[in-house]
Amino acid sequence: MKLSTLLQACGYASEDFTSALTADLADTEVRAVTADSRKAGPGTMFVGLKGLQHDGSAFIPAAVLKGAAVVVEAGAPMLGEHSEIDGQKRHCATHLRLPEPARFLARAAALLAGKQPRHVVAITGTNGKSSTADFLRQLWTLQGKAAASIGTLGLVTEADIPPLPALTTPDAVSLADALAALARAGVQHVALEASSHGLVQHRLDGVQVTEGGFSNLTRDHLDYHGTLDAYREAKLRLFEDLLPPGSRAVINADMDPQTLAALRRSAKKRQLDLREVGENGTTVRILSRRPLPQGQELHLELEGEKLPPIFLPLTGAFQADNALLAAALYWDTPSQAPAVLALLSQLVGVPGRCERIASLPNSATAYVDYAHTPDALEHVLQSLRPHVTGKLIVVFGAGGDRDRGKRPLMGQVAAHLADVVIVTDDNPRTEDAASIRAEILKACPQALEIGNRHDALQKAVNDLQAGDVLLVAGKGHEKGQIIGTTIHPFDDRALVRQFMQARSTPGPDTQQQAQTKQDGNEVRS
Ligand SMILES: CC(=O)N[C@H]1[C@@H](OP(=O)(O)OP(=O)(O)OC[C@H]2O[C@@H](n3ccc(=O)[nH]c3=O)[C@H](O)[C@@H]2O)O[C@H](CO)[C@@H](O)[C@@H]1O[C@H](C)C(=O)N[C@@H](C)C(=O)N[C@H](CCC(=O)O)C(=O)O
Ligand SMILES: Nc1ncnc2c1ncn2[C@@H]1O[C@H](COP(=O)(O)OP(=O)(O)OP(=O)(O)O)[C@@H](O)[C@H]1O
Ligand SMILES: N[C@H](CCC[C@H](N)C(=O)O)C(=O)O
Ligand SMILES: [Mg+2]
Repeated sequence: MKLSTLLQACGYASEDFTSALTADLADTEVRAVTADSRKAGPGTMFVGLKGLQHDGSAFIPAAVLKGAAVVVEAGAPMLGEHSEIDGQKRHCATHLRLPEPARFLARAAALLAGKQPRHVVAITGTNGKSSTADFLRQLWTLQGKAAASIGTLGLVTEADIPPLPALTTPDAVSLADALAALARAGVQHVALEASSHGLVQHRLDGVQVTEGGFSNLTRDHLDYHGTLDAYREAKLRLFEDLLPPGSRAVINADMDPQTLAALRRSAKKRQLDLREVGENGTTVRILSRRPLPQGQELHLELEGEKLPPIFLPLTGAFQADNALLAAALYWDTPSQAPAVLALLSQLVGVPGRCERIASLPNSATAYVDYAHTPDALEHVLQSLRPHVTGKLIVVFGAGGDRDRGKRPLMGQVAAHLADVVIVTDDNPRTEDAASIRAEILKACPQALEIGNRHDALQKAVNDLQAGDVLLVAGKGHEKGQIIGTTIHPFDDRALVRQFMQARSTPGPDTQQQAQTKQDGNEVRS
């Protein structure tokens, strides 16, 4: 594709550039785009982006030496040439400056990758994105539609598509390639998780988002965004910039008033078809929820009309919120809504989201959940309380190189809502694990501290009494413990299952198995 075609499609005209778009430069042929100089080569357009560690424009010479056809960086609009000498050889590339290179990268990547699926539903919010995306994918699949979800759990689809990098919202190029591959494979329904990092870094700016969901906004990622207002602004980009006018937007009406008001304002300004769900919902109102051993019964009103009770086979009020968000994103017209809501009884749980792992013969039960924010921990502890006749025990930690302010707040929540608190490690990354624990423990000084997560889980399971409920929070589906920059194999779900089994069938073999430590813990001891 010619550079001029990419520029035009991204809304630039030749008058935007200080030097006129000369025919030669504008004719430069671009076959692929990348933000990583290491992937640059003949026919590629390298876009230098400002990151936390590097300013990508510093790699322009490297990209030119590798044969890049076009190099792009931030600046007042300019089109010219850039050359580098390598020994005897002179390498030349078309040099472009634009005010928002990340946006250009995303749009160019989408154009080069090809057609996207007809429905790409983006979901944002602090908690509940992965769950909602998964539920929506399940609903489509139940109705016989080829579907996919993209997010923290990776690319989930029955189509044969290569996996994506381990981010909640993949980088713009990987995302464009994955969406085009899905469309080519006949998948026309995709639910996509929009993280605040992804939104603010324009990773989604090339996606033709057709519908959008917003679950809630509470504290997270302030290490990156600085303030809650900046974090909110990042998330609001979905409604403000990415959703086309007139498109369907679904929100949970029980969220904090400031974000709710901002979303309603955006929806009005952009003429979005706004649907609100939740206890204060106007589209779907939750009248009451009755926790049951295998899930919950929901009493709902659809646009003011009472519906027959619906059984949701999932534990936790927040799971009903996510399921309703997904359902209201699904239907086109209200007449389809009752049938879609009836499908909720067929949903299966998302791995590591309030997932019941096992029960002991004495009825004590263990759950694994991905709560890694104060609000998530509060919701999941409240959700489990009705299932407790003994004690509610929580084992959790907090991730290193992430928002430090979350730590005492999570400690406070645990101290307030659990009967027994065990503070352990959760992906310390490059931070000192003991210092992270100390920051949590300040707010819950009665807690037991067991840094080694394997030992913490084993102790928690071994102490379970009749009627107790154990919640292991923070890592959910994760399969590793990140210590330094190394990912050591570690799996809360597998370990808890193993320890619970050992307690159910005590014998020499199973007990010995339970003692076997996983790699991630051996290095921590
Ligand atoms: C904070 C953050 O968003 N970091 C992402 C960011 O890295 P960075 O800002 O450190 O980039 P950098 O290293 O400074 O490099 C700047 C630019 O120079 C380029 N470069 C660099 C070196 C080189 O030799 N040549 C070169 O061209 C890089 O490709 C990059 O484009 O850009 C990288 C390239 O796309 C990402 O891999 C990286 O994600 C890291 C791994 C990460 O941990 N991100 C997390 C925090 C994240 O994005 N999480 C969100 C939200 C999670 C949630 O809410 O659930 C997510 O969507 O996953
Ligand atoms: N609607 C909700 N309200 C409050 N807490 C929730 C909600 N949905 C999920 N949670 C909590 O957040 C955890 C993570 O859920 P989920 O993975 O769906 O969220 P996410 O937004 O994708 O998270 P991440 O930012 O890590 O990608 C759950 O295990 C639960 O503890
Ligand atoms: N998407 C979140 C996941 C956190 C999971 C938790 N286990 C941790 O490592 O803090 C983040 O990257 O902040
Ligand atoms: Mg997620």
